[in-house]
Amino acid sequence: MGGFVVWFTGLSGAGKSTLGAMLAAELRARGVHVEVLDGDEVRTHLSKGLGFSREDRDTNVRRIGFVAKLVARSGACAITGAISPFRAIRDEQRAQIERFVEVYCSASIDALAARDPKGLYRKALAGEIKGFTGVDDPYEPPVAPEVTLSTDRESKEESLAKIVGKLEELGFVPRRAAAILGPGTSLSLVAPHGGELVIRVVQAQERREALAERARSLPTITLDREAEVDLARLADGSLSPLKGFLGSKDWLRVADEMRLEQGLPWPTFVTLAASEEAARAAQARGEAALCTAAGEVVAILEVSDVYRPEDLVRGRKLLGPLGKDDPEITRQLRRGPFLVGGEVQVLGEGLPATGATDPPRRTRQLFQHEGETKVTALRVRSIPRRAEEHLARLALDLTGALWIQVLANVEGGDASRVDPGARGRRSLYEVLASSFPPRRVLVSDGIEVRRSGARRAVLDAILSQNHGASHAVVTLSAEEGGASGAERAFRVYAPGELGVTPLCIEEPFYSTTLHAMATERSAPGDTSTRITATEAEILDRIQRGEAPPPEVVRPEITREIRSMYERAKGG
Ligand SMILES: Nc1ncnc2c1ncn2[C@@H]1O[C@H](COP(=O)(O)OS(=O)(=O)O)[C@@H](OP(=O)(O)O)[C@H]1O
Ligand SMILES: Nc1ncnc2c1ncn2[C@@H]1O[C@H](COP(=O)(O)OP(=O)(O)O)[C@@H](O)[C@H]1O
Repeated sequence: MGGFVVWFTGLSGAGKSTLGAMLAAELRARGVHVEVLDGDEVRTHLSKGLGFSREDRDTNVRRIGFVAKLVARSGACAITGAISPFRAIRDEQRAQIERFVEVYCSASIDALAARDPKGLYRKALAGEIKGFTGVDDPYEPPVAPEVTLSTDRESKEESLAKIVGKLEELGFVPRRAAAILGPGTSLSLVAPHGGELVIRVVQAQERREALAERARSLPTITLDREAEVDLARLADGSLSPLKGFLGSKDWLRVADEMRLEQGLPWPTFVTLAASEEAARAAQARGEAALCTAAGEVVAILEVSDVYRPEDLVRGRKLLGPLGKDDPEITRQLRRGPFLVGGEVQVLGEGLPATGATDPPRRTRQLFQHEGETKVTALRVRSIPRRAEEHLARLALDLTGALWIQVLANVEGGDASRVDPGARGRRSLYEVLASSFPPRRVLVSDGIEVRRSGARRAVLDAILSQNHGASHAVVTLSAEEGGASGAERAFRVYAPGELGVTPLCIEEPFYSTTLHAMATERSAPGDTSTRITATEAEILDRIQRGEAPPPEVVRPEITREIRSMYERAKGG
């Protein structure tokens, strides 16, 4: 959701530290990375030696603003808690920080003197301390803060709710599931595939450091983009119950039956490609250090086996349950030259942001409440057209809660046009979500290696289940087999083997005979009665200064895309 700064200001004892700590806890519970720059702590480190003269206070506040800006630019939330008494200096920080929320903690001097947690008001009022803010040193209240609190008249919880409400309203933080699904909604979520979330990132710092040290002596395997993104998904539990990359026995049964060696449904391949030299070295040692293309060690692999897919299929009529020309098998036979299987321990740094806003733990937290609920997942790979909106409304009508995960291909888009990327697409879906009933739709984003065909559709459903969704919208293009092709893939498994219910729908279009959105099933007929367009066609038209038909894209979405182009051209 992007970084931002929450800037508390107010007299000593007004509540900056207390509310800052409560806010940090609330945001962390929502999966937001938070750094707190508390006034007292800053004066122990960053501003050590500074006093309370006007010049020292200005220097102190400028240093805080500089660090807060860096934290926000890295995508995290910075919470600052200095008195910051002078308006001009606060406004100077606001001007440098794109997403700045000023929280004014007001309280009467009498109330503060009564609190006096540090006994400073007593000393200041007795003249023992000179130049104490609010007593004999100026404090300039904000003119138009985003949030104004009266901490001498409202409870801490009321104050906190005002701050969080503003951050939600600004779209800086995701809403809590209870908010999305309405108060009193009771939720208990579908279990992850295989029964539990399998998180492969090493949590303990010490263990992580020990593994990083051991990795220095291991043979290395460099991750290609597919393996790097899959490793990030193994790390956060999205690919539960996998603990690593497929070994040869799993590979063969997945190809043949869309199951792991032990029989659990698993539709497609999660594999680690390596050169023969690297594969042999890893096999000889029994372990390998996995590195990004930049050479950063990000995981340790315990090698189960090394194999070549073509050796596995030689002499076999490998058709798989989906028949010949299975695109995923074809694609996997091209990976290599060797594949290395085994469990991974992820050291947590350096992996691509596969959608840091939506690892399963966080989406489950957001959906989780009590009792029973239904959440439909809609994984989208294009800008929001009327087609995606139609699917979203159908899903919302069915289960009452909708999670839209906006995916961008890790290989990037077509260089000939401005690619909105995952974040850009996500902001377009936020525009779309604003036309839905409030607090019913959660939008997050991620990147993926684009897989194809019915196996990808089943993987989409399992990824959605691991994130807590009970239903998953599944669409396949006509070339990939359409809704019936997807349904055939899900029929490989017995009812109930998957915890998620797939909603297999043909790709929607605008029907000129029905004057409404429809699909092949509800409006069969020739394509001359259909209005639709691919993302590429839409982006090209907008780039040429033309507007796509409103039956294909909402005008407000077109306007938002056009402004993206303007910003991209403006640099
Ligand atoms: N003269 C004077 N005026 C104001 N405050 C004083 C002073 N001397 C010490 N203290 C203690 O220092 C804390 C304020 O430091 P800040 O860095 O927040 O102040 S400033 O923003 O640089 O003005 C403030 O702590 P908080 O209670 O956290 O605000 C005071 O407890
Ligand atoms: N609505 C409120 N918001 C914040 N603090 C409050 C509120 N009501 C009472 N308090 C109390 O006021 C004191 C605020 O102290 P602190 O957070 O250290 O202030 P500051 O950091 O601004 O100096 C705490 O003892 C807190 O429990």
